[in-house]
Amino acid sequence: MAAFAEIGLMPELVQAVEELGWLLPTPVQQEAMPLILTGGDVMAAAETGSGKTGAFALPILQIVHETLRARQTGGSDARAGNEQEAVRCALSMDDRDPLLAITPDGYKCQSRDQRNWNGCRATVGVFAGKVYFEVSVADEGLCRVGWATRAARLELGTDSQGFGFGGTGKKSHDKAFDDYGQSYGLHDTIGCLLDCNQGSISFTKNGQDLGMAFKVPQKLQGAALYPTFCLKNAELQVNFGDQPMKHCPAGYTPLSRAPKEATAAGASTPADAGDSTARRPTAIILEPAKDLAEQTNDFVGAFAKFMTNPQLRNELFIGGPPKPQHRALAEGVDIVTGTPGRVIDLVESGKLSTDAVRFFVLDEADRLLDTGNFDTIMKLFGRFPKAGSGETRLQVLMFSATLHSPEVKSTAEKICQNPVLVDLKGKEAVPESVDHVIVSLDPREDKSWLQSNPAVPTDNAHALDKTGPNLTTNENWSEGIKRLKPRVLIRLIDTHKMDQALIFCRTNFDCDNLEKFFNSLAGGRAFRGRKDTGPEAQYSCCVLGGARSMDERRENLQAFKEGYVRFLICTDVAARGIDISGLPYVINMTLPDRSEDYIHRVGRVGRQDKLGLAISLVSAVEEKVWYCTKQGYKPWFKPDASNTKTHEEGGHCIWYNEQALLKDVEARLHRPVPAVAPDLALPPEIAAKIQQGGGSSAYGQAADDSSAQEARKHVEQLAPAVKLLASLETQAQLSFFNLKRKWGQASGVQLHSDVEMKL
Ligand SMILES: Nc1ncnc2c1ncn2[C@@H]1O[C@H](COP(=O)(O)OP(=O)(O)OP(=O)(O)O)[C@@H](O)[C@H]1O
Repeated sequence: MAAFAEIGLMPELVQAVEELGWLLPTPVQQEAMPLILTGGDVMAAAETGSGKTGAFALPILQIVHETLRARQTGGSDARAGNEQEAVRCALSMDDRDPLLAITPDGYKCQSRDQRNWNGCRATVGVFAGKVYFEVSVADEGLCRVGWATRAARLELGTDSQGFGFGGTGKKSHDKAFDDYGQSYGLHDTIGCLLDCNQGSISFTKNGQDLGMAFKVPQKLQGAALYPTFCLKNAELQVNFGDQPMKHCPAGYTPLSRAPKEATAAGASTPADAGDSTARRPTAIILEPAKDLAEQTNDFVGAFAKFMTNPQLRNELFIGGPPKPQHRALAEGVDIVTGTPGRVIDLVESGKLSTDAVRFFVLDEADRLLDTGNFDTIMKLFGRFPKAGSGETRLQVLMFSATLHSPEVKSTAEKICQNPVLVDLKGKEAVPESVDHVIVSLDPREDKSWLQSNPAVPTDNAHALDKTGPNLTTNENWSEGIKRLKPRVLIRLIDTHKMDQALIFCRTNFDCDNLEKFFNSLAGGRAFRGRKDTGPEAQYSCCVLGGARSMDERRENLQAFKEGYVRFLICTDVAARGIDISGLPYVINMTLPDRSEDYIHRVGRVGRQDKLGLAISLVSAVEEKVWYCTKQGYKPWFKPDASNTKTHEEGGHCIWYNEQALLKDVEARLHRPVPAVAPDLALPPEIAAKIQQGGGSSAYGQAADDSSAQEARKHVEQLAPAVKLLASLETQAQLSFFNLKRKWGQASGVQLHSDVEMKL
């Protein structure tokens, strides 16, 4: 038995990870998986290549499978079923605004926020009979109490799904605030009455009937209504019937004594129970890029390989023709992986149902937010059912190597419920298995850029400027660095006999130019979908950038992974998550303008404990580059005197200062990045470190085989104890089933299985 089973992973998933050659969970898997399996929200920050995909996908698959299996065997969700057995009603810890405090017994809530309303719902809703609960004002402030569906906003009465009565003597529904009853305040007790037979809601104050406040609209009759409260700098004490009631009117039942059949607990409402066969998505995983979405979906498929009865359905939703995606959804999908744009389109067009979503995963959460997806994320979040409690509620999972931005924090505050932060690496998140060096370049000293052969295509930012050997302008040096970098890149490749490298450029246009440059060299060859490009072509290359079609990107990445192409030239599209086994080198032609992107770029090497080298070509002079905010506008094809000016001068260029960016990177790494020698040899400290592994050829190889051996030894040592534990657990479960069966026979209750289970 593998150690994955020790953290509660089901055998089918253990078999799948074993087939992938995974012996032990990585630290982030070890920490995050149990938290997810037990129903918590998780924010996980762990270094690149540390196995975060498995950390969220494996437990999700397990819970989705359990849910489907429970439905298939005739019950509703097994976890929801357990919830329903207990009608104990309390304030929900899960279904509340983050700034609302609730006492551990679930009977008192308090908000000290003076500006905003903060609300919560109770754990039990009612859809039949006449029920009552009461609430006392324990501390002066503003409050509204009443009833609402689980889809209603917690700011009671501000939408069509909630009915509130406020301390100022107003009733509120659908944003209409009308006079009703009397005002109330400290020590007053408000009774909340719901008559499902008549479809009416009324209130009492200290036992005095205030008359009918609302007629429940036809469309909401039959829907479960939950006690709901919202407060501004106030405190309320609630009594659902577990304590003696002060004023329960005749004919009404205290909520906690309402018949079970008339109540709905958590996510398991009568509306849900009706549809046990439809396969509506249970998990939605958002990725910031199509390539990454595809990779995650592939992982999900591989993990689900041995899960049968029922077989899980996972589907990818990125660009491309929508019809097949509509068909897949109509046939039923359990786990959706996609990019935000396509997912929201499908949701808004009604093709992708959000009714059954229990998991919302933001992979590379910081990138999703940086790329302007906050509104989409909130729109989606707003559509998911959230009123389940315990393990049936919506779980939000946020993962990345860099999760520390203020945007991530404020989004988490809005969409997560008490998330546990699994922070295994802090802000740095760089694996020890990556070495970092810079190649410092100065066109004022290295004049090789002036040679005309080989010609280097550049970005035309200086198409209108004079450049040449006798000039000393900033423009001249800027053009110089553009022509120098590709030449030095080739020297670097040759010096270190690089077989494979991922090369990052700043823009799609820069990628195209570098591809042209490689192809112009003897030994250069572009990959055009033909596997005979061959690694024997010394500078064979292809491009992975947002400007290439998805088909081409997919094909290029595959060719690079399979070794048909030596150099993959890419934009930051490939900086996140892309997993290429045993990649030895990452080269930054230009440093990215944010240090967290550096972390993600270099995280493409040093994965799975293999060694990797990150080399950055850093200019000593500032470089003028294109920087257009207008999408689709490409002035580099038609540079003129106005658009080659800087932003401040009204043009579309900026001066790019890599020395400053290098400082940011070094601050992030907490150490200076050493430079290679003038002959491009590795700095002595790094050369000494990797000497034992065979010099540069150590990159791409395992950092230290002893760790794998350790892992194997650990598994072998634990196996007998784990087997014993598993068999004890089986025995305990079987005796429990037999006891339950005997109890069923004695009490005349029909159980699903009447067969005595044998130990
Ligand atoms: N428990 C494990 N044992 C061995 N290999 C593993 C394990 N978990 C994941 N891997 C492998 O490690 C590699 C990196 O995994 P993954 O892509 O999930 O990392 P990540 O943390 O998401 O990285 P990034 O931050 O770059 O997205 C993959 O090739 C995966 O197959």
